Amino acid sequence: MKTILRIFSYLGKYPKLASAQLVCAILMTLMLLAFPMMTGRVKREVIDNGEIGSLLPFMIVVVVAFFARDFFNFLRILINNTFEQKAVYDLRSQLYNKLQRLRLKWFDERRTGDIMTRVAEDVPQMERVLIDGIEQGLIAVLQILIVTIFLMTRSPILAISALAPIPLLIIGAWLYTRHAATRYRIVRKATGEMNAMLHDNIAGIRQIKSYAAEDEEHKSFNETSGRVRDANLTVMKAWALYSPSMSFFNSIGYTLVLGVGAWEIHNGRMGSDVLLEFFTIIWALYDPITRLHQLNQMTQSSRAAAERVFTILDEDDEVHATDGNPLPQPLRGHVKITDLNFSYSDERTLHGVSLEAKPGQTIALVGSTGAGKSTIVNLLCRFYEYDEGSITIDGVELNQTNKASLRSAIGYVTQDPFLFNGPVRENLYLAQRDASDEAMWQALAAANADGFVRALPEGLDTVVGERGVKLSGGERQRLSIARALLKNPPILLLDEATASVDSQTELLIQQALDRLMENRTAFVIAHRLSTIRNADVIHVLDKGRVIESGTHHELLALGGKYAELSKQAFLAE
Ligand SMILES: Nc1ncnc2c1ncn2[C@@H]1O[C@H](COP(=O)(O)OP(=O)(O)OP(=O)(O)O)[C@@H](O)[C@H]1O
Repeated sequence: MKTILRIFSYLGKYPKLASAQLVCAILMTLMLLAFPMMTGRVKREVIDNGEIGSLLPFMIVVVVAFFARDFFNFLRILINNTFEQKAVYDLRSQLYNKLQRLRLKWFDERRTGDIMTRVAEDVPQMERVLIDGIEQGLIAVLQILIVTIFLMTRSPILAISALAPIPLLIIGAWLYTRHAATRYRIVRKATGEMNAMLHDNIAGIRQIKSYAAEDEEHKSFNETSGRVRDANLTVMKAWALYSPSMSFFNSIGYTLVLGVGAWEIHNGRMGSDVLLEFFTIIWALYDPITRLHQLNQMTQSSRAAAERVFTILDEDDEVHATDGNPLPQPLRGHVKITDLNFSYSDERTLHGVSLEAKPGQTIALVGSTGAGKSTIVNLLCRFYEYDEGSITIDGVELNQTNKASLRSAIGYVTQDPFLFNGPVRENLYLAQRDASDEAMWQALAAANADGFVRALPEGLDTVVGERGVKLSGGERQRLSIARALLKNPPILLLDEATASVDSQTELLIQQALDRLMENRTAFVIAHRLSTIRNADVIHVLDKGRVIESGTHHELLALGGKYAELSKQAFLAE
C-alpha cells in the first residue's frame, strides 16, 4: 500500500488539474442517470397514460444528456493525459538525475540492461496506474456510488439484490491480490535480466561473431527469454481464473434482480417500470466493478515496477558535486598521496600508498596487471571514496573538495577512449560547452587529429557511431586527447593505450600526448618506454603497494621488479 501511495504522491503537485478532472468525472457520471429516468417516465407517461406528445421532449433530454456525458468525458481525457504525462515526466527526470548522482560502486554491481529496463519499461508500467488508476478508478467508484444511490431511491430491496454479489467480489479480489505482487515481481525481474543479456550481447557482438558463439548465445538468450514467457504465463493463468469468476458473480446479481423484481411486481408492491429502470442502469453498476478488477491487476503490476524504480530512488547519493571546498585558483597541481588504504569490497586493494607529484611533474605508474594503478587514478578522480590516508591537491584534502571543481581541474584520458554516438563536435563539447570552432581546430591540430577530421564527410559534424565505432582506434585516441587539450586542465590522468597501432600513428599519438603533458602535473599508467624514460618519478606497484620508486636509470640499477618487468619486455618499446 505504501508503494501505491508513493506512486500517487507524484500527482500531488498538480491540484488544479486533479480537481478539474474530478469535476468532469462527477458531471459525466451524473449524465448517465438521464436515460433510466427518462425510460421510466416514458413507460409511465407515454406508454401507460398514452401521452404521445411528450415523447419528443423526453428524447431530446436523453440525447442532450448523452452529448453532455461524452463532452465531459472528452474534457476529462484531455486533462487526465496532461496530468499523467506531467507526473511521469517528473518521475523520469528524478530517476535520471538520481542515476547521475549514484556512486560508481553501485553501477559496478549492476547490469546496464537492467538499469535501462527500470527507466524505459518500469516507469511507463508505473505510469499505467497513474493514468488508469485515476481514470478508471475514480470514475468506477463514482459511478458505483451514484448508481447505488439512484437504485436505492427507486427500490431498496431490488438495490440490495443487485449489490448481493459484492462480498463475493471482495473475497475474490483479495484472493487474487494476495499473491499477485509476487507474480509480477518475477515478471519484472525476468524482463530486466533478459534486457541485460540483450544489452551485453549487442555490445559484445564482435566477440560473439569472432568466437562463432552465435548458437550458444542464442540458446542462453532463449533460456532467459523462456523465464519471461513462463512468468507472464503464470500471471495470465491467474487472471484467466479471476476475471471470468468475477463476471459470474456479477451474473448472480442480475439473476437476483430478475427474481426479486418479478416477485415484487407479482405481489403488487412494485410497478414494472421500476424493473425496467433497473435493467437499463444495472450494467452501470457492474461495468465499473469489472473495471476495478482490471485496475486491481494493473495496480499489482505497477507496484512491482514501482518497487524497482523506488529502490534506485532510495539509494544513497554519492557526495553531491557542489558540496565541499573548491580548489584554490589558479591551481598549481601539487598532488600528495600519503598512507592511502582502499578497498572496493572486503579485500583491500591499496595498502599504505604514498607518492607525490610536484607541479608540472610526470609521474609514471607501472606494475603487473591488477597491481592497483587504475585504482589510484580512480581515487584521484574521486570516483570512489578512500578509506584511510590522505590525498591532497595544493594542500586541500580531496574528500573535502567540491567534486565539480576537482573534475574541472582534471583531464582523464582512458586507454579505450569512450566517444558518444554523436558528431565530433558534440564529443568535444564535453570538455568545454562553449568551445568555438577555432578552439576545436586548435585542439585537434595539437592532437594530430585535424587531418582526419577534415577528411571526414562532414568534418566536425560527422557522427562517430556508437562508442566511436566509425573511427579507427588511433583516431579515437587522438580525438580523446584533443578533448583533454580543449579542457586544458592543470592535472592530467592518462592511461596509455597498449593496443598496437602502426608506427606512423604511434608517432602521431606520442607527439599529441607530449603536447598534452606539457606544463601539467601528469599521472601516467605507463606502458611505453618513451613515456617512462621521460617521467620525473616512476612508481612500481605490486599487489596494491608501492615497492620501488625512482627514475628509469635508478630503477634499472636497483635490479628489482622494474628491471625484471623491463626484461620481460612488459613495457613496449
Ligand atoms: N570496480 C571494481 N570493483 C571491485 N574490484 C575492482 C574494481 N576495479 C578493480 N578491482 C580490483 O582491484 C585490483 C586492482 O585493480 P586495478 O584496475 O587498479 O589494477 P591495474 O594495476 O590498473 O591493472 P591493469 O594494468 O590490468 O589495468 C584488482 O584485483 C581488481 O580485480
